[in-house]
This record gives sequence, structure tokens and C-alpha cells, in this order.
Amino acid sequence: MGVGKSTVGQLLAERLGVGYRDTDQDIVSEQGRSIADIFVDEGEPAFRALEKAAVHKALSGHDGVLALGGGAILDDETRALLASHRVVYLSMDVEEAVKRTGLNTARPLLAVNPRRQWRELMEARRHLYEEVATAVVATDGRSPEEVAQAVLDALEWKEA
Ligand SMILES: Nc1ncnc2c1ncn2[C@@H]1O[C@H](COP(=O)(O)OP(=O)(O)O)[C@@H](O)[C@H]1O
Ligand SMILES: O=C(O)C1=C[C@@H](OP(=O)(O)O)[C@@H](O)[C@H](O)C1
Ligand SMILES: [Mg+2]
Repeated sequence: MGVGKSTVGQLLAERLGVGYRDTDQDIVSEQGRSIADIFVDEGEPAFRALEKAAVHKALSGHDGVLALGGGAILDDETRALLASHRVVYLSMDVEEAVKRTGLNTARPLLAVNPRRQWRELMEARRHLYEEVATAVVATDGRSPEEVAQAVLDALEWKEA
């Protein structure tokens, strides 16, 4: 969460000359309310069901760069579907995470104690990100443009 998937995804799509989609944006457009409102109104399990449907729809109907929400990989079927795609895991350390996510309320799972919550989520999820990743790209100390370039380099290296 906050590592730059949405920001870098758009830059990457521009660089590649392909389309860009973001499953959080798809959910917000379809539902007509924010991610935070969905969490408050219906709770996390309901959000995860919407997210699963949005990811599955995007993976079958979109040819380009897709940014997922950070929790999409919690679902077993979603991870299985990702196995036939090139998946980039963007990483950062906790201090960078606090800087990038600390000053807004858009991410309900980080609303109370961002540092502790981000660290706990990563402890629970890191192995799942590693499981689905074709490439891992560290983002600390890199601008979004530099991260997009590092993603291109990592994927070309994988293709060679
Ligand atoms: N490489 C970077 N360096 C510094 N700030 C970044 C970087 N990538 C993204 N950001 C900033 O971090 C915040 C979270 O980015 P976002 O793309 O929404 O992340 P995600 O989609 O992974 O949650 C935004 O304010 C964005 O401008
Ligand atoms: O990691 C998570 O559980 C979440 C990440 C968010 O997306 P970003 O990873 O784009 O911030 C968003 O889907 C929601 O707040 C839950
Ligand atoms: Mg995002």
C-alpha cells in the first residue's frame, strides 16, 4: 500500500504505449463511492468480494498495464490467475511507506497507526507478493520515473 502501483502503472503504460487500468478505480466508478466509504459502509469482506470480481474482469478484458490494490493477492483464485501474467512487486521499507501514505485517509487499513499497521500487513503478505512476482523492484530513493524504468529493465531482463 502506497508503494506507487497506481502512479508507476500509469507511467509504465505511457512508456509502453498501452492502456492502463486500476482495479480500485474500477470499483470506485462502478460503486459510485470511495474505497474508504465502501470499507465503512460494508466492511472489508464486502470490499474484497468487489475487488476479486474487478480483478478477474480486468485480467480477462484488459490488455495493458493493470494496477491492483495491495490486498488483491490475498485471494487464492486471484493469485492463480496472476500466474499467467507478468507481475511486478514494487517494494519499499516502512519509513518510506509512512512518508507516502501517512498524510491522507484514503487507505482505511492504515487509518489508526500507519507504521504498525503497514508493518503487520507486510509481515502477513510479503510471501504472497513474492509468490506471484515475476520481478521485484525496490522503489526506495527512486522517483516514479526511475521506478518505471527499473520495471522495464527488470521485465526485459526476464524476457531475454
Ligand atoms: N517513487 C516514489 N517516490 C516518492 N513518492 C511516490 C513514489 N511513487 C508514488 N509516490 C507517492 O506515494 C503515494 C502513493 O502512491 P500510489 O501510486 O497511490 O501507491 P499505491 O497505488 O501503491 O497505493 C502518492 O502520493 C504518490 O505520489
Ligand atoms: O492493501 C490493501 O489492503 C488495500 C490497498 C489499497 O490500494 P493501494 O494498494 O493502491 O493503496 C486499497 O485497495 C484498499 O485501501 C486496501
Ligand atoms: Mg493504488
